[in-house]
Amino acid sequence: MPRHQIRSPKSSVDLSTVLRDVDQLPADLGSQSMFGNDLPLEIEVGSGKGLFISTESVAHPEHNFLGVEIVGKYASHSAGRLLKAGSTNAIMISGNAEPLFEKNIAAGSLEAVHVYFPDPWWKKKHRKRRVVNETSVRNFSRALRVGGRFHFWTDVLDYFENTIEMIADIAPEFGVPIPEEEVEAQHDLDYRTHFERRSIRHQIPVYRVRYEKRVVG
Ligand SMILES: C[S@@+](CC[C@H](N)C(=O)[O-])C[C@H]1O[C@@H](n2cnc3c(N)ncnc32)[C@H](O)[C@@H]1O
Repeated sequence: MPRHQIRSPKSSVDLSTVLRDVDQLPADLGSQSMFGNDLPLEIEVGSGKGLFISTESVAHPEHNFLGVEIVGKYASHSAGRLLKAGSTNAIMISGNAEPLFEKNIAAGSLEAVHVYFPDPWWKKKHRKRRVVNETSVRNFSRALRVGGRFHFWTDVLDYFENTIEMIADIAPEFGVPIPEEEVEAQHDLDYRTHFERRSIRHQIPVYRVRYEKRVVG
């Protein structure tokens, strides 16, 4: 399904408090270096239009949130949404999430990693481009504290099944996947993300799970 055109915020809007380029980040990316406090930190990979990060950051002022989005226009759009929502505990990062998890995020430092409706890369030869893969799962697990959460939702059954199998093989510390339920929307934007909204409206099934990291011994 094609994506709609997206509008960037007007150039007169100052996004400097809610948007950073990936090249301008501190080497030790965390709550202290980004927000100047020690609140638990959650990261969303592939924020798209930013519905999750704007809603969730306002609902949970006791946590900090970073959204990482590789397409600059979408990162700016999401940052504009944070400004509009009045969110003071969330920042959008414009750039690729992969190297961040490789280099900038300390082990055991995250409360949650969220990946919602990642690009499916249907063709077998392109599957290695998927954002949830063996390398990223190992990185997410390393970055999470014990008890921390990894949320993975998709409407692509093959992606879902392969990921569940792969995690069972390589990340026993994640334990069994915990199903997450669909919540009935109370208004037009009452969805976890825009892609969830789109799937539900087109009656496309959505597969939702969360993992909680534990100690394996
Ligand atoms: C299909 S969209 C889903 C967007 C949003 N999560 C939602 O559910 O509405 C996937 C998003 O992930 C972004 N993305 C893909 N690879 C990425 C990467 N390596 N780092 C950050 N964002 C990425 C894409 O640009 C796109 O906006």
